[in-house]
Amino acid sequence: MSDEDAKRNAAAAALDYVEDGMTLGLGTGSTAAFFVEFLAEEVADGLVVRGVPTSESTRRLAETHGIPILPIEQVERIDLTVDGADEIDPGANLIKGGGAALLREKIVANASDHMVVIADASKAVEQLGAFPLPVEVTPFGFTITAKKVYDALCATGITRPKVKLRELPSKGTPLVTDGGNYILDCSCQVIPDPRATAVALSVIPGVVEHGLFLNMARTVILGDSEGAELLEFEY
Ligand SMILES: O=C[C@H](O)[C@H](O)[C@H](O)COP(=O)(O)O
Repeated sequence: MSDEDAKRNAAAAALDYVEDGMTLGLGTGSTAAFFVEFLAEEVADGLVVRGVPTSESTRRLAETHGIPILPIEQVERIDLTVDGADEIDPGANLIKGGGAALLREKIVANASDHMVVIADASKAVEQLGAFPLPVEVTPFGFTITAKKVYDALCATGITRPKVKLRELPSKGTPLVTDGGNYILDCSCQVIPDPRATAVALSVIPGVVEHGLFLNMARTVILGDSEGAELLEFEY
């Protein structure tokens, strides 16, 4: 089995949650891209939906595939968001932002009645933290913010974290997000208290958003070679 098959199976299963007339949050990343492609096939067959993309790359992908797009400023509520994740714990808490789209992803997910997370089964972990936690920060003062982020991680029980500015591959310049910000990737190994870490990061001036998505996903779909496992959560 390839990871691609597992991602495809998870993405295909998410189509069951889509209904005619829905406003849909469209996630970012390779798994979400499969969902956009499957959705486009349904749209070509007559399904009527409007997509709210979580990144410029997803907006371009959706437009290329003929999915009608709505700017988020024209949307009051979103029925359903389907998005990927970098890690998923047994309580459906997530690390997101591997593709640098965490800010728009969180705004869209938070405006949605229902968030469905799609991933290959390898993204399921017992405890969050092996995947470096992305933290989006303003370019202004980012070295000071990085030190405050380090302190916040230590203060919430993370042992010897490493905080690193994300750079463009092979260019040595900072990656700039769709919102014009930088990303600090925080290697934690284990995040013992994700809620405490989320709160501690949120109050730092210069932190725009962090990649901990807690109590947001109501459905998790884990794909594998056979198909997909559906997990439902209530908060
Ligand atoms: O910023 C990117 C997103 O949070 C992605 O949804 C996440 O990184 C998962 O991406 P992929 O499906 O490519 O593993």
